Amino acid sequence: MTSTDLFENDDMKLINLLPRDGVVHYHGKILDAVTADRSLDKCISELRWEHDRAFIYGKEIVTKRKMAWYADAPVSYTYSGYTKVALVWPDFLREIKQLVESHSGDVFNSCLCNFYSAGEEGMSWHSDAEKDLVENGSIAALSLGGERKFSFKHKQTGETVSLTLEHGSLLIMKGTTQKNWLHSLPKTKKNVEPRVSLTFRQMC
Ligand SMILES: O=C(O)CCC(=O)C(=O)O
Ligand SMILES: [Fe+2]
Repeated sequence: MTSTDLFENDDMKLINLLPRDGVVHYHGKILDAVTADRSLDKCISELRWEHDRAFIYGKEIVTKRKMAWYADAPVSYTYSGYTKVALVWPDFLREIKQLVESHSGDVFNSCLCNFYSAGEEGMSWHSDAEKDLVENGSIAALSLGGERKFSFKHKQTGETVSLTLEHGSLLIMKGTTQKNWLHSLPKTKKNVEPRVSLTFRQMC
């Protein structure tokens, strides 16, 4: 059996979680518990975390959540008055990227990393369809740490779909998902462990 056959078989078992207008595949845990724990520790201690800043209606917003951005080249982009420059991949993150690529069959050239230290940190409804992302490209999110709910909401019909993202799991959003659906990581009052998400992306 060739590796292509393996990917096709892997893919056939996956169910599209969205009823229409996009494709979301939850691959479940792709890291064993020891590797997932070790990856979480490495992410927390070695990635260059910063609070995200933006000007919204002339007011400076600083997010509680922290982020870090990695890419193949030190590309930069400016939004809301701030210029961000991507850092080059640390070896362990490049290895995780290669594992994610082997599960998804896609190639990624950047990764936006998010660090939620507690349940009161989340991400509100949005879609990832910036002009510097490949149109209808894939976004693969590897979750590490505390389990959190993740939700999708259809932009026209308001239908919602939710799932729980487990430690060491992979979720892939593809096709027209960003055009037609919003997604969010709701805040929670539950006592949850810190969580990191590594969102691998395809930039133009
Ligand atoms: O933390 C997550 O799992 C998703 C984050 C997200 O939607 C994003 O980075 O655009
Ligand atoms: Fe997103």
